[in-house]
Amino acid sequence: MIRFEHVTKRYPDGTTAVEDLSFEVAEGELVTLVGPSGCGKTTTMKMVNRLIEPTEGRVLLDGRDIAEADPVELRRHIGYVIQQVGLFPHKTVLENTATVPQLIGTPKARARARAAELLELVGLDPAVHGDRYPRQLSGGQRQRVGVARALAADPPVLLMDEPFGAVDPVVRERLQNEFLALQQSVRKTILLVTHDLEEAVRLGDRIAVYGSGTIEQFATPAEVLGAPATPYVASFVGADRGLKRLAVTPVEPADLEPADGAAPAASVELGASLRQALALLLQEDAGRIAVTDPATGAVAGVLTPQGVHRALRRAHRRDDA
Ligand SMILES: Nc1ncnc2c1ncn2[C@@H]1O[C@H](COP(=O)(O)OP(=O)(O)OP(=O)(O)O)[C@@H](O)[C@H]1O
Repeated sequence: MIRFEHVTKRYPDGTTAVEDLSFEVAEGELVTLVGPSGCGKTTTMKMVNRLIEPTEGRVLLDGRDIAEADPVELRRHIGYVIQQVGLFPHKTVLENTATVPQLIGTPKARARARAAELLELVGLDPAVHGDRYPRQLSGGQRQRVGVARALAADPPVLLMDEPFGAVDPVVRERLQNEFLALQQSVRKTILLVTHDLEEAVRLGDRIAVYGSGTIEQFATPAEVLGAPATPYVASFVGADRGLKRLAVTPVEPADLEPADGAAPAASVELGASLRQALALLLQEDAGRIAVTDPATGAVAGVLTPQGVHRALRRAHRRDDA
């Protein structure tokens, strides 16, 4: 759905922000862009809604080169959430949320009704918070309004730049989890920028790990954590507790798929660490290993990289409880 083809951005002062980027975000997929400050994440994202134009290469949306799209029309299809939220200070929460639908001609009453629904969806009570002004909200509440406002025009694509950045870690994890649950139901195509590997792993279906202006690895969280593609990625993930979490999270029945037919020969036991399971999984060309029940020795099911991903998300959620 979003496709970068050999995209380079050089700023007029000669800074090359990104170089020869090629990757694709599938419809309904959430891709996180992660990397240190200044590596080109924001530049990448802003090239999707044409706040920044590439110097070379092209960006396609649904197969069409966005350079040929009218920027205003383009942005109607692309929600944008930024860290400083950018709510209008003189408008109430409800008015802020209804802004875009009203701009595109939705009658006021309908726009407000939809805004109220969206506020509920992001966990704010419209009766309590709807008539407040942004300054009367906490940082976390403001970020929820930012997400609700971006969803209000029902754009198929969302760009999110550090959307949960401005709140403390506890609130942040709660917002992330609520957002994941929301994404399960709305299935937007999302590019989300973060400098936090933890957040990238938790939210991303796939992660683009940035070095300096290039993507060092574009893969699922389990692959990035379990099989870093370059020494740079290894040191980036190594410094994080994500890997340690793999080591302390056991394989559980809920992570498995049924073993129809012959189970793979390679196996671990239920309760083995995800790290151990992933190490074995990565050696198996078939991309699946058997998991046995230590009590009976019987095959309990089959573990795939998706199962590891699910287990990681479960572990994150459990840590929040
Ligand atoms: N308008 C500009 N003119 C010149 N250089 C720029 C401009 N905007 C960004 N850059 C440079 O391009 C590089 C990439 O910047 P970008 O904002 O994309 O990084 P980022 O990964 O999003 O960083 P952060 O996490 O700090 O926001 C940086 O070296 C930055 O200094």
